[in-house]
Amino acid sequence: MASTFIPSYWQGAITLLLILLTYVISKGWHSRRLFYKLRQQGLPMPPWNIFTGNMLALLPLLKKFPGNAHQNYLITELSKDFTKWDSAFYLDLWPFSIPFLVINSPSLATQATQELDLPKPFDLDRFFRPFAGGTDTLFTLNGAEWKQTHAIFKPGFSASFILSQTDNIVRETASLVEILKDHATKGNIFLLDDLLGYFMMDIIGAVVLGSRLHSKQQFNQLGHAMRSQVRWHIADGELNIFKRWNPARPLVQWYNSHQMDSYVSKELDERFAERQKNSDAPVHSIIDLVLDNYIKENFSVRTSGRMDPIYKKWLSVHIRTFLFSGHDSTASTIEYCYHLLSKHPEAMARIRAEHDNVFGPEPSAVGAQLLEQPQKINMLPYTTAVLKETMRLFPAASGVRKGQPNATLQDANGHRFPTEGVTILMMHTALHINPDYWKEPNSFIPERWLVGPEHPLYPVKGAWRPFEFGPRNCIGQTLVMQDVKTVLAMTVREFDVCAAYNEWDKLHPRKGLKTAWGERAYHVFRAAAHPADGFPCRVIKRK
Ligand code: HEM
Repeated sequence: MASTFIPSYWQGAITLLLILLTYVISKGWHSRRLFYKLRQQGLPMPPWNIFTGNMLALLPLLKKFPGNAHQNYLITELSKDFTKWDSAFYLDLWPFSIPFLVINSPSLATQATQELDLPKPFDLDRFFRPFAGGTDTLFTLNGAEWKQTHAIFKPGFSASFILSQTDNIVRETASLVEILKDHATKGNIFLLDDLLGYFMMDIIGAVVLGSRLHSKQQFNQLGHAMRSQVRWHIADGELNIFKRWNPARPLVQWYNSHQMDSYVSKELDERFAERQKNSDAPVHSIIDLVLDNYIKENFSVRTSGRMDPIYKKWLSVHIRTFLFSGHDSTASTIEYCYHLLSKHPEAMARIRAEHDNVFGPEPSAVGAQLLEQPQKINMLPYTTAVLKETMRLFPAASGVRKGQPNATLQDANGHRFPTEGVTILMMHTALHINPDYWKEPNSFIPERWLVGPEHPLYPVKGAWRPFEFGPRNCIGQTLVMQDVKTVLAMTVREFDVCAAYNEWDKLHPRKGLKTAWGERAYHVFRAAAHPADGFPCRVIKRK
């Protein structure tokens, strides 16, 4: 027989390949069959055919944006063809992506996240795994397991606990100020995205793990590995096949993951030993809170003095999830706050005036005042409005839910959208500038957050959802608000932070389009959405 001449390892490889091929073909068949049926029902989708799904609809759009622009731009452009369907449409990009129902309206998003409270899709695990080092993160769990896990960490993100973290946030921001001063003295161009990525790692490392990383000043194993993981991450729908199937990626991600695990493990052992010794000692971080409960509730732990290794692995996955989600999107948000303020001098003047009023004329005194009266951070309505308007125009994330057999969404015109077999994508980029729900949708107007319901600019309920709503909304949103407001309060009167794309482009010439919707600091995929090219900038010290 022929097979007797084929070595057994080749037989194994061929079998594996056949299994893989069968899996891919069956996935593709399911996706195309589903979309065929949806199209038969007259449901909205871009031009579709059995071979390429909706992919050909992307081709003319690809020419309108820079090659590395975030896919959110393409999806937002597509949604404009479906206004009579409340901007909702189905999207079949297999084999590059899972089947989607894209929704861009407050009412449909409210149904998915609040009224029906649909579960999270398991495909999300693929996104979080390189950061978390395991599956079943708070982002992806469902049902009782999610509820239990959420309850364990929720107290660590309460408004009062986050306010008690003021010292960590102020201390790290004070050292950021020193670095910015240094850049101002040198007058150099630098990548703000890198600096703020490490800066936010330092904050989240202190708040979550009680660990001082100093990663923005020097090499730190955890900060370095996490930032490298972000750089190597690819979008689920990445169309560039060389990037998508780069054979080096799994190796780098494995190495980074190992580096993070060993660092977190050492820190957990130290925190555990501290809390074992004295559980009445002041609580400094979220991990202190969690370990105190763990020790209190487990008699065997108290008597053995050891942390169960299974528990430790579980905890490490959650810590790493927070370290990732707690630094990446917030860094991007701060960059866009600086950018939009520098493009809108009237808003810059107003935010500075607010800081003068609340903290007095000396910017360097803000940190000390916040340490003395942390609640002063909640006395900044204009700063909050700037932050909300920034997150409207440049939302760092989006929301997803798993469609269900009996879950149908319905728009105000009575159109019904079955959700079985699709992932529902709440596309914040599109929803936040949907002209059906926003006046002057593309303009930066912080004042819209300060007017009453009778004013035409007053935001429609549920149209602003950068943190999503419902039980699965962002657990870290209070921390985000405090982080960003503190950074703005301690820096905007000290410095002008100005994009330096013109100079950057001369130093790094490249062909092709360089703006999206007229913006050079357009969104690119870098785990969360970040400004293109790492936001090259100059910092000028104000007199
Ligand atoms: C500007 C910064 C941030 C943005 C824009 C953001 C956005 C979001 C969004 C949209 C969701 C919901 C996703 C969905 O419904 O599918 C979410 C969930 C979540 N966020 Fe954030 N986030 C930010 C910062 C943070 C921070 C600082 C932390 C923690 C340290 C954090 C931890 C989480 C977690 C754990 C979840 C999952 C919650 C659950 O399902 O129970 N995020 N975030």
